[in-house]
Amino acid sequence: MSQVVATRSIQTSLPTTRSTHERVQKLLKPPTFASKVFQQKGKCCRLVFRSSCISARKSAPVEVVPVSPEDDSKIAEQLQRLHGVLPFSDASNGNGMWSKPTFKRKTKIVCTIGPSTDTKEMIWKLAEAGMNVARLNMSHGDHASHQKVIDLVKEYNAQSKDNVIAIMLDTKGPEVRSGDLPQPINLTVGQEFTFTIQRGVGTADCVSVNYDDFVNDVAVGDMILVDGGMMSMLVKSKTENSVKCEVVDGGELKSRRHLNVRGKSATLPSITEKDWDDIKFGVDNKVDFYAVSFVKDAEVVHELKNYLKSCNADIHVIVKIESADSIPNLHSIITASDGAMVARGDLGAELPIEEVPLLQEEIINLCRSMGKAVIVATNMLESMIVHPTPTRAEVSDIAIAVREGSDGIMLSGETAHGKFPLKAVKVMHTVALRTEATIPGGQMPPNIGQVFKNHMSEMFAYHATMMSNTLGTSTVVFTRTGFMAVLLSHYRPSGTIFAFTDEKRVQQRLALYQGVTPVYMEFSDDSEETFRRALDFLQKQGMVKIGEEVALVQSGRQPIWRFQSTHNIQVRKVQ
Ligand SMILES: Nc1ncnc2c1ncn2[C@@H]1O[C@H](COP(=O)(O)OP(=O)(O)OP(=O)(O)O)[C@@H](O)[C@H]1O
Ligand SMILES: CC(=O)C(=O)O
Repeated sequence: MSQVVATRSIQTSLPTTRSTHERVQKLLKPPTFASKVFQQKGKCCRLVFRSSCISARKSAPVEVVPVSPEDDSKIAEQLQRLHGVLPFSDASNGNGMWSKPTFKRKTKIVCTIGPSTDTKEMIWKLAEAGMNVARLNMSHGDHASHQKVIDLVKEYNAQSKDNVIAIMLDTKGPEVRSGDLPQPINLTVGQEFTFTIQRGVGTADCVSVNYDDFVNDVAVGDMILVDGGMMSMLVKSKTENSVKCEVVDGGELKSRRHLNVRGKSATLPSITEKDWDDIKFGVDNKVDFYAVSFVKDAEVVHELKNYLKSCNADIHVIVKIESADSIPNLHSIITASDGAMVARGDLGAELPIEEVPLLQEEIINLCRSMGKAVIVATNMLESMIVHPTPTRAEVSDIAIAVREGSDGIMLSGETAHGKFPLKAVKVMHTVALRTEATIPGGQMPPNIGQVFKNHMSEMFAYHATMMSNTLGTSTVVFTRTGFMAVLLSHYRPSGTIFAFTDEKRVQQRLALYQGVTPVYMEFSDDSEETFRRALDFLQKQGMVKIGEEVALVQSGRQPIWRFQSTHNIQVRKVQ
């Protein structure tokens, strides 16, 4: 009889952390960037089980009993299901409506909603094509247009039985932008061009900047990147009101373009007055997440969290890592937040572009070691804004983010103002699904679980994952706060995590987490009756089959049908 041996082996540090920071330090000005190396102590434990129900009481030593997997064929079947990924049906119906994905993708898709997608028809189609989170970019549109989208997403959620879309409000932040121009200007290499803090200037060789301290923040020798690096200019001289530059990379300058200074962040607060107004709008509309732009330190996250607490608002905070100043503070910023977004657009403008993939990997590793959500954003299918098929490099980019273990991958212009928003979601879905099918099950990152060590729920999440991976089952969890579902997600089990919750807000929020299928269900006092209804629901939706086994976990912060001190994992057969 074979035994299941559960081994946890935790490595000591994040391998890329030190080298990336050192490189960034060398390459950037000012040289005061302090790098933090996240040293973590090694830990290893080994447990052997026997029996298909593991229980532990906090007061008593954990019962350690050997177990044997009953049926190897189930593993083979599960593997077949995981690997036998069919390409997403290419057949759109006559109306261009994509049929629903048949396989459960684990990596979640975030779609920016804009002029191409802000109608009821398009929100429905995006949702059915695979959107998991709708992002509202507060740099564009007004409250009325965003309100319309929020209402549509809520309407979709209210009528959908088996799908839910989370809402993410992305703050504008302290963006520095050039002013309005009567018409686009062509900038040629070597020409002189001036930025002025005087308002309303827009000529062939001078344009306004929307930020009064611009002149103080830049120095002679700095490189100014325009429109995310589409053009660049070297600062040659300054006056009290203006910055004179030489064009290094030319192009067409349009109205209100982003300006970044290589290696420097603007000395503006991360949350501006406009942002506070937008944040209040998010509170009033009960959005699920804020994506906070240009976070530079943990202070601003604490400030926002305190504000949300004072409003009794249950909204999670995703920090956007895009400013040069955030890099030395990555650890404390992510610790203070609920997750991070690798905002590669501005990140690649403030830092040397070759640092972006290294930082992406580092931020994903860091988030995963801390049990935080992580999203990779920007340019993922950029060419699909105008073309119906992606470049091979874009497809590889999605695959890399999936392999690195990102919870979410994001579409920006592709869905906001692109010509092929549904096709972009379809491509993202298919590539993510295909890539996931090649990721071997049971592989946990070596540093996972550091923040939760000695926590009973963490131990149960770990062992539930080991058990479901060994038996090839899905995991079923009942959660009121979402905590246990998030914990399970961070162990990345091979099977789906079906998270049943009696809180609509929790169901919506869980839509972002890797591998989690959130289901809203009222809980009754009778646990057995609730379990039966849950398994019935899954079976009716075709998510599990009769005779299939599932791992059922009862643990977490808020006990449901159990004593505070009792946690357990069971294996149940769907009847
Ligand atoms: N709510 C909206 N209303 C109108 N246009 C939008 C909206 N959201 C996004 N867009 C358009 O889609 C583009 C891409 O969206 P994204 O969220 O990437 O904006 P961004 O990163 O702020 O880009 P940019 O620097 O061009 O403003 C925007 O530049 C804008 O033209
Ligand atoms: C998403 C975003 O803001 C960026 O990539 O800069």
